[in-house]
Amino acid sequence: MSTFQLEQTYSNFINGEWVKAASGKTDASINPANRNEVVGHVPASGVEDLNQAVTAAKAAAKSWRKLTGAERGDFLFQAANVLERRANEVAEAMTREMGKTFPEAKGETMRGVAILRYYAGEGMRKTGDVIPSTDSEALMFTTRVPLGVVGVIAPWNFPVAIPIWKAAPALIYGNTVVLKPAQETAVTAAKVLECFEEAGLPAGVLNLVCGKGSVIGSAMAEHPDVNGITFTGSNEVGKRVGAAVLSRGAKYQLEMGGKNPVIIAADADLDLAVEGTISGGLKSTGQKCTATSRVIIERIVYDAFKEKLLAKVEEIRLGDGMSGESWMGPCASEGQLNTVLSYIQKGQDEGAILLAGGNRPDSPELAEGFYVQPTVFEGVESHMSIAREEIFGPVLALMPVDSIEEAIELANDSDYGLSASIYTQNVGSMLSFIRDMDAGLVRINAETAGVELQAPFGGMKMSSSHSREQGQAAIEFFTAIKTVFVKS
Ligand SMILES: NC(=O)C1=CN([C@@H]2O[C@H](COP(=O)(O)OP(=O)(O)OC[C@H]3O[C@@H](n4cnc5c(N)ncnc54)[C@H](O)[C@@H]3O)[C@@H](O)[C@H]2O)C=CC1
Ligand SMILES: O=C(O)CCC(=O)C(=O)O
Repeated sequence: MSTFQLEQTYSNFINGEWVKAASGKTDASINPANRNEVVGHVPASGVEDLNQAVTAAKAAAKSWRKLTGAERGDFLFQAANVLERRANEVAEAMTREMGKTFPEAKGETMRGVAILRYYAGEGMRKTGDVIPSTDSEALMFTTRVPLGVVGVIAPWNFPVAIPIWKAAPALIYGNTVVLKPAQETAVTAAKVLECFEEAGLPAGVLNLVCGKGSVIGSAMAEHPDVNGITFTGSNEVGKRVGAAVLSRGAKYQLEMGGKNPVIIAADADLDLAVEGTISGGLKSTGQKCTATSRVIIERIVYDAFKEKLLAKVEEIRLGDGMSGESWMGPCASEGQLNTVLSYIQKGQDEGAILLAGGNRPDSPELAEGFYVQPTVFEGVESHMSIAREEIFGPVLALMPVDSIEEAIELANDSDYGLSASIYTQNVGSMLSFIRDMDAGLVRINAETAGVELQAPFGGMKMSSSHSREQGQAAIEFFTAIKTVFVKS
């Protein structure tokens, strides 16, 4: 049973207290499935609010870093238990704020629980190596120290998992955190922070400041007391954040877009491939950086695959994510809907052929939501905008090829390199794909989306700053190595 209540007013969480923005201003967070529903009112903070949060985080860092990893881990275990208990409420907040279906939101919330437990355990694992010294009387080893205050700039598409997969490793390795969520999903972020509060996290260790990215996000990137920034979002903003942080000598980590291909080989299990293409491309309304957008098919099975795909797309039920009947919810915002519609128009203008969807649905009960039909194009060429730019919507581009070599070459013809899949039963094709595909995540007979929390995640080319998040890879960003030489 969910206890989520609409139209509450939320605050920032600074130094262990819920406080309004200094200006007193709020923004309404609205439901993309029904623009008339106000999910909650969230602070429209200013730089003054951010400064207070950074000051609190800096002060808390002194004692937080002195705790043992096991002691810090205990707080994360507690937060996981609270989040698990409140999972329905948090998931409902997510569905109402950004539109993904409730089962997906619940799954993401439980992933948040698992991430917290994973990193809680990290507090007990090794943080260094003993390295033989050339001096026989010395001991040389490495240890790791936290960066200090970490700024988390999070997007709206995974409003629980992404803030947690950034904040949890930051905290376990001894950093304190200021989280700036996407304003579209600030209610969900406040719910997550309530779980940490209930877990008894010491004041100032994790702070929440809600507001515009151009105000809070950019001030965070420039703040002299923020020692590291971890960002997920658009390429354009990511590059700006990276440049600002670099210019003051702090550390940054950027996870940005994708233009992820799936290759359907002539020997693929076509039913499995269709299932993976639909799930990878259209779940969450295509709003994942790992979403499938280019579908590269060996010509010999092109028609058979297309027919099966279109039949399945036809069956997709659009609707409010809180209704058990819906498979696909709305776009997360009106801006996102307009972006998707403009790409669909561009696709047609540039000569691609629309096979399915392409419009807003015409049923009256969806008229107040930001819905768009699942859309499939064919006749897509690699130079077209819909083959090159991240759409972040439920749009698939079908592209035929004559061989696996050509498929991999086409798949690599992209500025991005986040995730890529191949459906094949041929071991040689699998090995060529693993070796030659320029992507941080390569998946065989599995969809492009869906990352595992215990494995490194990040992209090549323009998809990331070449660092990796999640799993044990997270320690590389959230700590600095110290080499210690001891001689009596
Ligand atoms: N890689 C991913 O998972 C995501 C990719 N995107 C891509 O970005 C496009 C636009 O979505 P947006 O929500 O507008 O993404 P965005 O990049 O503007 O927002 C991501 C985060 O950055 C913050 N931000 C915005 N401007 C900032 C600035 N100047 N300095 C620092 N932080 C700032 C936002 O408030 C949010 O917290 C989408 O259509 C999609 O292509 C969006 C969200 C997630
Ligand atoms: O595919 C996933 O589970 C993660 C996707 C992701 O990290 C993103 O969209 O930002």
